[in-house]
Amino acid sequence: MVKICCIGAGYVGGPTMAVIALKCPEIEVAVVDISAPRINAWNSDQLPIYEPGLEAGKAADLTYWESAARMIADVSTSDKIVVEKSTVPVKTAEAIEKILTHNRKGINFSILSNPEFLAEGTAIKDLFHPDRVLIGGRETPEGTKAIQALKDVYAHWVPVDRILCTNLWSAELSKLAANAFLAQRISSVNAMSALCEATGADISQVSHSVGTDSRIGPKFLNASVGFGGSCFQKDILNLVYICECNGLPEVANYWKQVIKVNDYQKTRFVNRVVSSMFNTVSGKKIAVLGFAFKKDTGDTRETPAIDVCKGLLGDRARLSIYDPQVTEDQIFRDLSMKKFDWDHPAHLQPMSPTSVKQVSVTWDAYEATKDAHGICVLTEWDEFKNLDYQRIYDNMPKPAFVFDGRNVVDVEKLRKIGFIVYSIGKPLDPWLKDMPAVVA
Ligand SMILES: NC(=O)c1ccc[n+]([C@@H]2O[C@H](COP(=O)([O-])OP(=O)(O)OC[C@H]3O[C@@H](n4cnc5c(N)ncnc54)[C@H](O)[C@@H]3O)[C@@H](O)[C@H]2O)c1
Ligand SMILES: O=c1ccn([C@@H]2O[C@H](COP(=O)(O)OP(=O)(O)O[C@H]3O[C@H](CO)[C@@H](O)[C@H](O)[C@H]3O)[C@@H](O)[C@H]2O)c(=O)[nH]1
Repeated sequence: MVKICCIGAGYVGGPTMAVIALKCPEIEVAVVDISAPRINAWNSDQLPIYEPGLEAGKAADLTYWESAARMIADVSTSDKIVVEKSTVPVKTAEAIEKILTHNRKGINFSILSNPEFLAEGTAIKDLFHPDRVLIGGRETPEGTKAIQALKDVYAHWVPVDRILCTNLWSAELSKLAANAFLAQRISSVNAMSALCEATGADISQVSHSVGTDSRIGPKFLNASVGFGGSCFQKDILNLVYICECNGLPEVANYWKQVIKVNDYQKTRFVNRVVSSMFNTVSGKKIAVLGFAFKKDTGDTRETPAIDVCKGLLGDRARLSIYDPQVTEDQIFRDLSMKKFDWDHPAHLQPMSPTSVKQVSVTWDAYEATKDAHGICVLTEWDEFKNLDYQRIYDNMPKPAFVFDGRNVVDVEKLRKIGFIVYSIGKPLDPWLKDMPAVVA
């Protein structure tokens, strides 16, 4: 009987194990997590959940993969295949291998790298129909055997030609490379969006024209106020670190630029808002529609909304925020936390209560926009396309502004109603043409 235990049942671990349970009835699966696992939201009946274990709990203050490796070494009583599913720095498998072999008590461990490529909001679909599954292992007889064992699990529902097998380091690096390429595409299109605004070109038309080249392809070319999410920035910084450690500063700087352009895009957006509204938003009510890093998720990790809101609060705006899935508590936590500092973990960072007094959170877009001087659309929720903008306009002081950071509103329709509309990378409203794009 094959048994799989997953350490960590968050956005990835939970759904992955649920899918394995569903597709492979002969495999016994379980999860262990130090906090409340998120699998409850989907198919929880399928899985036994081990309550937070002593081993996991005591190891929680170590970095995740290291604590997991020590726990596995502690509790194992027979040979194991250890699968790295999290995104990790290249050569982590080697470190895990060292921890396991130094503590192994006669047990054999095979390490595999099997990075996950699912995206939030489409996790289940991505798990059922992945573009590819990547399995990296040692090029030894034991490594080959371990790769085959994991391949057999996926082969229950993934066509075998989509299961790619590589060496360990290629698998680890491929995950970082894939995210870096995706993020780089967004930074490229966002850099173009600035140029579009300067020249009168339309970023949607440029993206479409560029994307019809079959060598480039149409996906992931939507201009935005910036990419967010828990993965892109972390993984690029990871890549940058590896480049620096390997004496490749030029390569490191190349990838750093992807993050710099992303930061620039958020700053540029805030500056547009401020400069359009007579060079200050101080005391003005700004409605923020959308706070999650993308639609169909309540996740706010690295959401561009945090930086945009902080930028507006920095100029003393009053914010009224609405997101269909993000809770008030989460928004206050995000806005009162200092920007993540990699050298000082979250629990050591002081909370700043400063400007959150200027923030209110509503559960209704009409409530959020009532009496607002301007509206910022920061997440591409479908419902923002179909709001009654005439009703919204009637309840706002004039001139009424809409700043669309996701290109979701119908610009022409809103201009007809009377709004002054800024939509990222689109030809500028005459009102905005004379305003500086960047405030000194
Ligand atoms: N979120 C995504 O869309 C996504 C997609 C692909 C890959 N990844 C990668 O997968 C990994 C996990 O991401 P996630 O979004 O699922 O994170 P998450 O925070 O949702 O889940 C991680 C879980 O691990 C648990 N945990 C932490 N330390 C533990 C320990 N010592 N013992 C037991 N449980 C422990 C946490 O309580 C948490 O529930 C990351 O490396 C991420 O980069 C994420
Ligand atoms: O054309 C686009 C596409 C995306 N985004 C933004 O980019 C961010 C990330 O989006 P997406 O990649 O869809 O979400 P994630 O859930 O972060 O998924 C990424 O990160 C995961 C974790 O590593 C990987 O597994 C996935 O393959 C990879 O797409 C979000 O803020 C999006 O709004 C854009 O601005 N323009």
